Amino acid sequence: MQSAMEAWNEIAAGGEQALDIPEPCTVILFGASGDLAGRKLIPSLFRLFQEGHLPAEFTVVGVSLTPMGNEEFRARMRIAATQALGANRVDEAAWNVFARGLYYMTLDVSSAQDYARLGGLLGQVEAERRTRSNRLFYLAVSPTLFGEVVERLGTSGLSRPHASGWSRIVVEKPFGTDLSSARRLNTRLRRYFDEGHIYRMDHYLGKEMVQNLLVLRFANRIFEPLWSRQYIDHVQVTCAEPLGVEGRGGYYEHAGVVRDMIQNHVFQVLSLIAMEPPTSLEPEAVRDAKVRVLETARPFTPERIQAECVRGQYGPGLIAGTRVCGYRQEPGVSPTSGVETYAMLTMRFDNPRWAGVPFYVRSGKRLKERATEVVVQFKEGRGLFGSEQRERLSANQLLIRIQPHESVTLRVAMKAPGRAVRVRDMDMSYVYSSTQEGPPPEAYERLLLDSMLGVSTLYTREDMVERAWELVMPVLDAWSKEGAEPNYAAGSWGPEEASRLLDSHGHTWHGR
Ligand SMILES: NC(=O)C1=CN([C@@H]2O[C@H](COP(=O)(O)OP(=O)(O)OC[C@H]3O[C@@H](n4cnc5c(N)ncnc54)[C@H](OP(=O)(O)O)[C@@H]3O)[C@@H](O)[C@H]2O)C=CC1
Ligand SMILES: O=C1O[C@H](COP(=O)(O)O)[C@@H](O)[C@H](O)[C@H]1O
Repeated sequence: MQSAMEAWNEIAAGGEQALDIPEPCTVILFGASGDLAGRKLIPSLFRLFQEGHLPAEFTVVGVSLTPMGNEEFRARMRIAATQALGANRVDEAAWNVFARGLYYMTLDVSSAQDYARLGGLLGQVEAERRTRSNRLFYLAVSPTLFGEVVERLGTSGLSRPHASGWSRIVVEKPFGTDLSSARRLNTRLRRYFDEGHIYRMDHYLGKEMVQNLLVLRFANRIFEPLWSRQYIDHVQVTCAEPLGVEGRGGYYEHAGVVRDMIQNHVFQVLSLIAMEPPTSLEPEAVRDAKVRVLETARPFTPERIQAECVRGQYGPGLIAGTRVCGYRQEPGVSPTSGVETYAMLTMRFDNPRWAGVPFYVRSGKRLKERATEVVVQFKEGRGLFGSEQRERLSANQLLIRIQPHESVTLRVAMKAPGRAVRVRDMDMSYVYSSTQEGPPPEAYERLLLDSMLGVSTLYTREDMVERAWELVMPVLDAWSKEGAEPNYAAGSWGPEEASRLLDSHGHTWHGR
């Protein structure tokens, strides 16, 4: 099996050709008829299979409430994969071989008998496919059902590794709905699975540019000496989506943007930007460094929430010229809903590296553009060049564009060509799409493969999840007392208040 170190060395070397093939295994996919399974999981598994990263015996047993047989499941997954990947990326012959390994069983997560039947089916399928009993349980059901599934896997004995294999579990996000539910879920998981076999999914960690943050920071000598309060003025982390809740109103009404995006995806990116150098690239060392920096994050008090955080909810507006409804008019959403679809938090780290440096993080639905990015804004230079020589000159900036159009751009001052000495900004960019590698792989491909290989670096550890909840709980509590009102139009950059807040610190949101 590939070691974590080798996996990371490959990332640093930019090569994927040496990725290992996992042992034959069965993925037991809870929520097989759901959105995530059809849009991301099955297409990613198929791509891995088609590209030779999975063994021929690879098997999926899909389970969910909808009654259907294997053939219907295979047909549905074929449609889903074609929609997700495009017909030209689904090779007919490869699909037919892959589809032979797709099975389906109707299962109600709360029925003990159904787990007994699942055990029977697994034994049968493993014999038929001649696989060993390597089992990866993947929880792609509503987060409110995670605890129940774990408990039933445990009490039915399915969580116990079989003599001839391993037993692992992948838990989708959000991991719990608050700190106490996350703790309860962790306790339950640990009761039935070893920590080393628990994979807490945060698909942002599988994004190419998020992985690249480690390389950018620690494989380049030039950044580390500058990466502190001495040279950095502030940092911005943005996860903006033009999408609305896309038929997931029922889920979103209980989640809101802080649970859906900030507590997990945004904090993962933030911790990679702000952490101290890990002692090594081993999974535990990287995870330690990420948790440690979150431990130094200044807690949110009512005063800080009032002065340094902004929330919002989208009203009707225009997205790319098309009229869209407000959040309260979305299916499954209460017409008086107070759930926030936008949040901006000012994070501060009370440690020697970052004292006094604000980290502005924001995420929202129905914003103007899709943009996930990090802006590291350096301090002003010494001003040797006077205002008469400056032409559009701003401080240095490192822009890390995570998606779309993955790129890294360093803004530097340069002499404008000509006899006079005039100084202006120039951008030096590395644009991913201009390289020969083509578009980066789907995050789920990397992460699914890692879980089958037993590599956990890109999965979230229990203490990270809990620390992230600890940090956002005061915000969630304060905001739950009074509902959010529609205060930004769909297609805008969010509430005006978020821009005013940055203005009041002498800062401006990048690009808008
Ligand atoms: N969709 C997305 O883009 C993302 C989703 N996630 C996470 O993935 C998970 C799944 O999300 P998503 O696919 O959107 O959800 P969906 O609502 O689309 O799917 C839920 C699935 O759970 C099944 N289910 C519901 N109740 C039961 C039950 N009692 N017993 C067995 N199965 C049941 C449903 O079965 P049936 O339909 O047959 O009733 C369905 O297959 C969530 O935790 C979500 O937070 C994470 C990132 C992105
Ligand atoms: O986890 C989630 O992420 C998606 C955004 O993911 P991306 O990979 O498209 O950036 C978000 O739309 C969804 O609400 C959330 O649950």
